Amino acid sequence: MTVHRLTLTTMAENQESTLPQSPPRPEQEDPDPPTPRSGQPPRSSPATAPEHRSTVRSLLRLWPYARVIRWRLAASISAALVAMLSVLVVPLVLGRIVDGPIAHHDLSALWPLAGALLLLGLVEAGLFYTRRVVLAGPLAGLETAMRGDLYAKLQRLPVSFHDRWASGQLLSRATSDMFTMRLFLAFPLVFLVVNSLMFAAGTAVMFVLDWRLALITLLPAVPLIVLTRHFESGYSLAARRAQDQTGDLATVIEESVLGIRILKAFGRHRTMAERFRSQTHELRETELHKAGLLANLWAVIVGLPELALGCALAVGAYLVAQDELTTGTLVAFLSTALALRWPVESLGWLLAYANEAATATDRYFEVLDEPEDGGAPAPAAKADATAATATATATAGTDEGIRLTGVRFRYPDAPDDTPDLLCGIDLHVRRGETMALVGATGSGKTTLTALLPRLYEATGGTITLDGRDIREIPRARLRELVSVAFEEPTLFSASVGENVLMGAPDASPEQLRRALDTAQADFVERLPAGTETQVGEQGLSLSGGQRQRLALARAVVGDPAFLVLDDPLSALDVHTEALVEQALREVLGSTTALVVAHRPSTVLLADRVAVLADGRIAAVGTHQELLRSCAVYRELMSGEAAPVLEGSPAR
Ligand SMILES: Nc1ncnc2c1ncn2[C@@H]1O[C@H](COP(=O)(O)OP(=O)(O)OP(=O)(O)O)[C@@H](O)[C@H]1O
Repeated sequence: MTVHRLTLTTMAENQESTLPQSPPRPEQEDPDPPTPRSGQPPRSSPATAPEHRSTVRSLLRLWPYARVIRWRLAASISAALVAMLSVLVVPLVLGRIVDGPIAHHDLSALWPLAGALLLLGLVEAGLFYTRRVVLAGPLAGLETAMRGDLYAKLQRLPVSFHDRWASGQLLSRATSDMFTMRLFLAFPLVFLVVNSLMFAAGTAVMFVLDWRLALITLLPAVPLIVLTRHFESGYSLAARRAQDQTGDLATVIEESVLGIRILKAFGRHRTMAERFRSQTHELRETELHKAGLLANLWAVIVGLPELALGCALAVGAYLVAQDELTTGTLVAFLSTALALRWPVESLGWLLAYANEAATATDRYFEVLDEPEDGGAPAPAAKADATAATATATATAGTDEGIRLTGVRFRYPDAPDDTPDLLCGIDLHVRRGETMALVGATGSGKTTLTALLPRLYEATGGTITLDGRDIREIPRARLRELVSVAFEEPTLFSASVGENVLMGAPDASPEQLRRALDTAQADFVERLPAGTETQVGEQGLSLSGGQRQRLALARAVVGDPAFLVLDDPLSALDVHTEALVEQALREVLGSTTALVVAHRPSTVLLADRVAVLADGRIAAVGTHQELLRSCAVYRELMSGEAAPVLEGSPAR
């Protein structure tokens, strides 16, 4: 029975985590599902397993991908089916040998039948090989396509989505879930079809050989059907929980690795290790629970048919003694029944895997089904839409810079009883002007700047760029127009040049050099390979000030029409800051800019200053005007403000 042996080996290879590792533990309690830590957004396990999910309906969602390889799938199933059917012929040949050459002591008739058995074995092996070869390549392609779609979707999804979802949850969907789905198409799907057909064919053969023995052998089918339905509902919940816990675990590992400096510096690695241990323990409990469920099912799936087979053997022996059945027919019947053990016994594993694949598919499509519009504009925003269109029509084509009218915003997960973070921002940055935005910590400055390139959607009001509503500008174009440098500079594992050119992929080497000059990033020349130097993951091989200067260079490299800088010089020493400011003035002279400023020295870059307080623009004016007229501003700029700014040109 080559097929059985080889297939079971494959199962063992691929199912280490699914197969029962230890005896079932009936007393084991169903572990509680993971719950988000109180007070935190649901960044772990954002989706919960639906109570009454249909495994088939979930798996059918894979069809658009599987359709591409449908002929290969059909060929693989056919090869496996023929191999299985050839297994069913073996008992018939055995019956012939017993009733023929053995009963008549005629060895000359044995050789052709023995040759037939050998041929059947070779056919099985050949078809087994074909089944694997036919599917391996296309399935790898399918996995690549699915992963590509997931990645592209993640790139398109708004920042608010990424705020809600933990990176480990996304990582596990792109890796282990993808593997589960591919494996399902490679083995369990094929064998679900093949084993069902083989079971039907074998049952027919058994009925043809002797209907009484066939009925006895099939008796366990009824309790097995009831049991598997019960198993399925429990197992799918456990499988979902395990996959979500795997995602949470990936998040902990990722945070531990990325935050290793902080953990070491504060000696918190033990706390993190404890968190890791507790999550691995939870996952282990869930896996054991799954293994227990599977083991229970398996015990019944294996035990009941064995019992029925024993009864069939006893009745068969009695019938042979009564001359109502030949010995050869009994041997053929029992061999057929034994050949059907694999299709029956594999049922537990196949069902378990189908459930794993269904939950993996659910998790995959939870991301793909997410709306991409960044959260449709809230009702208030829709109400503003008409007014926005009117404003846009009236001002389209005029050079009016950045205009925010009645802009409102609240984070989707903000508590219901809190006011909007921004509740009616009216601000006009004239074309070519640099406006500094100041406000207390947490007043919403960064949030406001993120609305301009539509990283978040305003929940009310309108924002126009040179008279055009930003909602009417295609996102890609909008992000070409508006260039951003955030306070926390993010770099990627790429060369210095590649990181800067993310701001304008088509920029010339001259533009790159100019941008680096503007950001006073002369340290680049001293790096081992200049702009070709790789900066390592998240740019951690550079200092904070160096990273910030590269982020600034990235923002200005494309000579953007609108520039948004979020406290771009906070990590620089006083001397470098002065040099950057000097160079930046030139850039700011040719663009319309909104600059978040915490320090008077940054305010100096601006023509005018806007003060953000209580979700509104409390005052706008030059630095000197505001110092005279605005108490909030005076408070924000108090201390070093006056001496530094005295003597500053016309501001
Ligand atoms: N992604 C988010 N989801 C929910 N709330 C957020 C999110 N980002 C920021 N907030 C909250 O919004 C408020 C404003 O944050 P924001 O970063 O815009 O302030 P800020 O004025 O730039 O502060 P700072 O001067 O310290 O940089 C804060 O209370 C913050 O907790």
